[in-house]
Amino acid sequence: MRDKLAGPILKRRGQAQETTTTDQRLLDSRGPSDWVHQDPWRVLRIQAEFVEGFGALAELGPAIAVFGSSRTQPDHPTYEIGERVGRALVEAGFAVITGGGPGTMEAANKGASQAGGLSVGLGIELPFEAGLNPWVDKGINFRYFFARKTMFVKYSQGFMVLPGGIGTLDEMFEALTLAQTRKVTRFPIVLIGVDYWSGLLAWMRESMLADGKISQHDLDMLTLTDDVDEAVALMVAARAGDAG
Ligand SMILES: C/C(=C\CNc1ncnc2c1ncn2[C@@H]1O[C@H](COP(=O)(O)O)[C@@H](O)[C@H]1O)CO
Repeated sequence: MRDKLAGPILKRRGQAQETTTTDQRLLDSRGPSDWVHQDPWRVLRIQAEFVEGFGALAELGPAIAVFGSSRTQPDHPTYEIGERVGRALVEAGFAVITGGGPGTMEAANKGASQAGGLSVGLGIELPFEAGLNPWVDKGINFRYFFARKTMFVKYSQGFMVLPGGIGTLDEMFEALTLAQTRKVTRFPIVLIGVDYWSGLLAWMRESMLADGKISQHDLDMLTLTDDVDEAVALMVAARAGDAG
């Protein structure tokens, strides 16, 4: 039985069906073009997203990611808190990275930009596209959530989480998972909004912790506060720890 090798992929028995070589298929312009929509080709687009993201963000310097609801309206009190968070982070020497969308993301970008800092938006292609908010000074638009998520973690030294919905919870729990499994170290995660987050934290304590699904140490990775200055001070302390 002959082994069929397609690059690193070995095909035997019923799997070995190719009768042409890779070179032939590359040079033959008469072939079908539906391959551009297939998964192996997608990998190149995924790879390109990582390359573009790494290239655009490599020189960013210290940065904090700010998450929160895309639905927070400018007249909501949380919007003003988002602006204060963006401004305070810049004053402490950080760039601000958000999802680049509306609501809390826009608020944090606005605060950062108006304070003269670097205001970054990592947008995501969505069916109901809203585009990057006008306060993003450096923006990247991603097709793939997982590539975008890698950029948040790789280029920020901590996460600030304002009140939000499913997207915000996804981002917060991803950060917690990475910290719990020590894929990231010295990575402060601060929840801003005591009233908003207390119910979730109580459930985590009373159900997850009580039932042995998490440890006290896991819970301790989260800091809850209403105080923007305290939240920023935690980020500064973590950065000082990193330097030491
Ligand atoms: C819903 C609307 C626009 C959505 N646009 C978004 N643009 C960029 N990033 C987004 C968007 N929506 C969600 N995200 C990410 O999730 C978090 C917010 O999700 P939530 O469910 O609103 O809490 C946020 O941090 C983003 O990273 C039109 O209003």
